[in-house]
Amino acid sequence: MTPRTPRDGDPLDREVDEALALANEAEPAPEGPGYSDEEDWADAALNLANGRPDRPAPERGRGGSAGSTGTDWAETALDLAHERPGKRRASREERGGDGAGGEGISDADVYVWRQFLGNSTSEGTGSKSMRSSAPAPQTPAPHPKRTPAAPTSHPHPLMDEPHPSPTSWPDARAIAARAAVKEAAHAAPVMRPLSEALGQVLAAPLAALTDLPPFDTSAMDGWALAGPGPWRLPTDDEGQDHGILAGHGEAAALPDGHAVRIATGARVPPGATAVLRSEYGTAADDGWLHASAAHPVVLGQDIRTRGQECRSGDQLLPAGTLVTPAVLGLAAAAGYDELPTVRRPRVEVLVLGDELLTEGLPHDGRIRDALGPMVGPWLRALGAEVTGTRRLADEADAVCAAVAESSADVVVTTGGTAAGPVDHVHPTLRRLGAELLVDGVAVRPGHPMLLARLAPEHREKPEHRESRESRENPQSPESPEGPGTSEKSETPGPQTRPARHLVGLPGNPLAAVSGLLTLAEPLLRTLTGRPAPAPGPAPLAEAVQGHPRDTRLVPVTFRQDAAVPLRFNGPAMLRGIAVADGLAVIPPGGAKRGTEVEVLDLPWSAIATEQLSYGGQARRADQARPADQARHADQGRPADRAHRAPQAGHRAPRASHRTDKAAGHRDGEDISPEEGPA
Ligand SMILES: Nc1nc2c(c(=O)[nH]1)N[C@H]1C(S)=C(S)[C@@H](COP(=O)(O)OP(=O)(O)OC[C@H]3O[C@@H](n4cnc5c(N)ncnc54)[C@H](O)[C@@H]3O)O[C@H]1N2
Ligand code: MOO
Repeated sequence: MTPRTPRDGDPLDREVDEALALANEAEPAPEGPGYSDEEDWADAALNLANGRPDRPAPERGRGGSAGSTGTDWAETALDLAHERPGKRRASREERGGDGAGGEGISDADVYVWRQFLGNSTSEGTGSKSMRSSAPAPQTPAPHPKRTPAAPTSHPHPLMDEPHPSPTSWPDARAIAARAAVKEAAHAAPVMRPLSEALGQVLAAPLAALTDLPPFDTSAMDGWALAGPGPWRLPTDDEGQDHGILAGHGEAAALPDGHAVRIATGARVPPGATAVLRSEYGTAADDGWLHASAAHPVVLGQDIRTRGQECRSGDQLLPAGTLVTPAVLGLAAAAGYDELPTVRRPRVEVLVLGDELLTEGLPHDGRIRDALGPMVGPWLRALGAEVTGTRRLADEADAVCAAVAESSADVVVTTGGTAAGPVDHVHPTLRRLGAELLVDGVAVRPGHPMLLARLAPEHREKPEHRESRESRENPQSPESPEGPGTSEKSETPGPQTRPARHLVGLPGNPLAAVSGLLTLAEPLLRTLTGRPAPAPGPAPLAEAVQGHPRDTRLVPVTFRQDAAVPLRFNGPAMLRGIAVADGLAVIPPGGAKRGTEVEVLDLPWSAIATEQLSYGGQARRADQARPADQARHADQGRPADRAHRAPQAGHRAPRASHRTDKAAGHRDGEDISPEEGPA
């Protein structure tokens, strides 16, 4: 995060005020007695609204460093990668192809990736396999209107109480960041022409293919000079001085005491010792050039010497750099026609919930689906190629089949993570024999969020498949391949297929946002090869009530240097986050006014880049799923949300996808003295 500069009374502050007014317009829900998950937001919100100081937060250590666990390893790995950039080969992109597997990947590639992504494949604390879960009590009675979760001997502990041993928020992020290291290491880079590389991430360091400038170049229109003046000017038979223009081969050597007209960008002829700007010299009729007395000629002036910016082979940018317009320009200047980019992970979104409407106003107990239009674009902003958003009925078999059959690298579900009668995510994972890496996180909102690994062989267990298929189609003989059959011809077999992951986002909309930032962001960061964002602490403008045990993520906007907590931060509310600049990480126990807390960036600046490159990867993804595109035309393109970027209180994009470790900078190279004020 870049530092926020105080700008008292500036228009930005008025925008912040407007954002706060917008977010705080209505009265919040009445305060409930005692502490509860639903009350914690309302309590802080009421205090804010009424100008009351929050209840004093218990003293505690600096919890603002929470989450750094998840970033340190990546930064260390990045350092390593910088120190030893490997030579990489990259396979050409096969459009529409899965691209999975290790095609064209060398040991050096794997080395670089390992160094970049970190060597550890440990799952960290809190990792456990569902297959080894202890037997648990009976499932509850089915919901009268919806299909109950499949009977199982392993009901989730949430049935009786909140998850007994949720993973801590920093651990959850660290586990998510490490979860797909192997998959990222084996994904072959995709070569993209410069015209299609915007918004992608460099899969290898960008090394200069040429010296820059490639030859000694005139920085000004004027004369190339050899030695001290006055200088003899050449003329042809008609008395014309044609001079040297840009874009031509090497000119004849300039003899001492001679000058020749030269244009900006032209090759300086051998023997030239300086360039004299046209406004600083006078060419007399007698064929002699004189420098003005006010501008004595200095050796080498206004010549950009070869290699001033870089030598061929110099590393200009590290792997993991987001390809911006400036990166495209630099790459072109340095001799690139195409760039090795990280293959975008393919993500499918499954929206669960019979109560959800895709259009119109809420009615008859049904509400609008807020996550279908939000999650896909959010994931795109995190670098994913979203292959589609499907809405599923609350039916155990439908959910299980959709997860089992998805060919995406990452399946993101919304809703159904808890242990209600129609919450099918846990039962589905059990049926598929998935390995739960994170099962509940000590964070509010969003504590039922989960992350699971679906290994290629983790297809629906035969006994479940058999009973489901006989229910679905009693006449048909059982397919030996199970639900994966239809895609088998298009995708590599289990031996070559990388593991898939599933992120289960809770259904409450702000809880889902919490899951996106806690689990999806680090997972996709690894899969997209992006460096971890630099931690961005900011002091709190107000005290924020804490949860007694869990981390809280609270939408904030920035006023000058401080993070101002926004109201309407309840688990089911999006009103706060819609005007927020980030999510403040409030440690258990709360934080006093002025406490420095970590603020998680929202990926809108990446959306702006994505918008510029729209028509590339994302559009192809939609074309690959025309049915989904037609059915879910309301999903919202990144472009739609990008228009919201300059919203109230929104500061200039912070350095989420940049690294301060950009290589190649040498002291004194940022401005050429000869190119000072002209
Ligand atoms: N006995 C317990 N019940 C619940 C607990 C608990 O600890 N013990 N945790 C609560 C918390 S916290 C959350 S968050 C939710 C998570 O539940 P699910 O992930 O199973 O989500 P649903 O039950 O399907 O939905 C919850 C809520 O969100 C609404 N919803 C769902 N999807 C959408 C959508 N796409 N757009 C808008 N709103 C959506 C849904 O209608 C529900 O109101 O569990 C609590 N229960
Ligand atoms: O209420 Mo739930 O904390 O996860 O949103």
